[in-house]
This record gives sequence, C-alpha cells and structure tokens, in this order.
Amino acid sequence: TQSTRPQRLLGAVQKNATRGDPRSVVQAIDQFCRQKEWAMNVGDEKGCILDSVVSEVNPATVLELGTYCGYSTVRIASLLPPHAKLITLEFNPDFAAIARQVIAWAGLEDKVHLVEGASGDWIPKMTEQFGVKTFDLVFLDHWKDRYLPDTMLMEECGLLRKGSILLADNVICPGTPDYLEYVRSSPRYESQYFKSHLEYTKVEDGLEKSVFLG
Ligand SMILES: Cn1ncc2cc([C@H](O)c3cccc(CNC(=O)c4cc(-c5ccc(F)cc5)cc(O)c4O)c3)ccc21
Ligand SMILES: [Mg+2]
Repeated sequence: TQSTRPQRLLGAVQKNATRGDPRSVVQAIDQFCRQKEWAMNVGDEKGCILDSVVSEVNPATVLELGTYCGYSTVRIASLLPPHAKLITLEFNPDFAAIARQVIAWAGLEDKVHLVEGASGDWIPKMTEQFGVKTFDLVFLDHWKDRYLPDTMLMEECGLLRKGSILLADNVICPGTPDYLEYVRSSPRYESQYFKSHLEYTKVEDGLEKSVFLG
C-alpha cells in the first residue's frame, strides 16, 4: 500500500538524523521538504523567528495548536528550560502517530505532551487535565479559521495572563484575516508582524506575535 507524505518525512528523519539530536531532526525535515516533497512545517526561515521568540520568552508552559509531524514541536521543545512543559494538540491520529515518533527520535518526549484531540474540546480542559493555570507562550498553526475562536476561548478559560505571548503562523498565506484584525485592533493585545516567506518557497508569509495585556 502507498505510504503517506508524513510517513515518508519520518523515514527521512530516521535515515538522516541522529537519535537524540533535535537540530539534526529539524535539518533532515527541511532537507526532505526542499529536495523531495513540500510539507506544511513552519520551515527554516520562519523557524528562526520562532526560535528567537521562544528564547526571548523562555517559557515554562507552552501550548502548540496543530502538531502535524512535530517539526515546530521539536524546534520549541529543544529550546525549553529543564522543567518546562509543551502541550501540543493534534486531532488527526495519523499525524499524531508520526509526530510522536519524530519527537521521540529527537529525544524530547519528556518535555512534550502530545494530546490527540481538537483544540476547541481540549482548551477548556487544560487546567483540570494538566494542572496548567496559564500559558507563557501559545504557537498557533492549526486550521486558520480556528485561530480567532480558540484565542477567544483561551481568554474565556483564563489561560492567558498579562504578558502571555501568542505566535501565529501563516497570517498571510494561507492567511488568517479575522484573527489578524482582532489582535491588531484589540486594546488587550500589542501585536508585531514578522515578515518572512511561506516555508520552502518565495511566497510572502509571516508570523504575528501578540502580547496579551490582561
Ligand atoms: C482543531 N484542531 N485542533 C488541533 C488541530 C490540528 C490540525 C492539524 O494539525 C492540521 C491539519 C491540516 C491543516 C492544518 C493547518 N495548517 C495549514 O493549513 C497550513 C497550510 C499551509 C499551506 C500554504 C500554502 C499552500 F499552497 C498550501 C498549504 C502552510 C502552513 O504552514 C499551514 O500551517 C492543521 C487541524 C485542526 C486542529
Ligand atoms: Mg503553518
């Protein structure tokens, strides 16, 4: 039977990356996506912006919406301080299965809690299920029409505190117009656009960093 693209991406990691070396996992995926098959990872160019925001925030609690194959999960988790926790939500079981193996290959399973399920169902359960009061950093990379409703849901559930950072992928391509309008016009957020390119292409895209002001 035919393999899927995520399965072929995992194969490239297992073939070309060193177990326990997150940077080599990231490099193997980027090489696969540039040379073999495009895939919707945040990629190396936007990934450097992601790295700089994670390093600056130095978060103890991170929520990632949309794991896919675990590329950004590995980038973020490899930069976290010792007892920090990254919870990543993936509703597609096939993606989740691949992501678990990519995260394990990188040796980061102790820092990552991959939850199989939809953001709308799990955001209200974060505190009771994982003992998380608030998130220092949220990386949004799931369905683009869910960025706004899930941000409002996180506000309602009290998961954001004064200074929490939202970092959103694809605000230009595919685009998240209603989310952008909200975080850029709301007095409760201070937003900044980091211009970049759609992963592995010359098409414009970017990340929007928004600080929740409480
Ligand atoms: C509710 N809920 N809760 C958890 C959760 C998890 C998921 C999945 O991880 C999932 C599945 C399919 C699509 C996405 C969103 N990602 C994208 O659609 C995307 C597209 C492109 C692009 C750009 C140009 C193109 F020509 C084609 C694709 C570039 C990008 O970086 C993307 O992130 C995410 C979905 C809903 C979920
Ligand atoms: Mg994306």
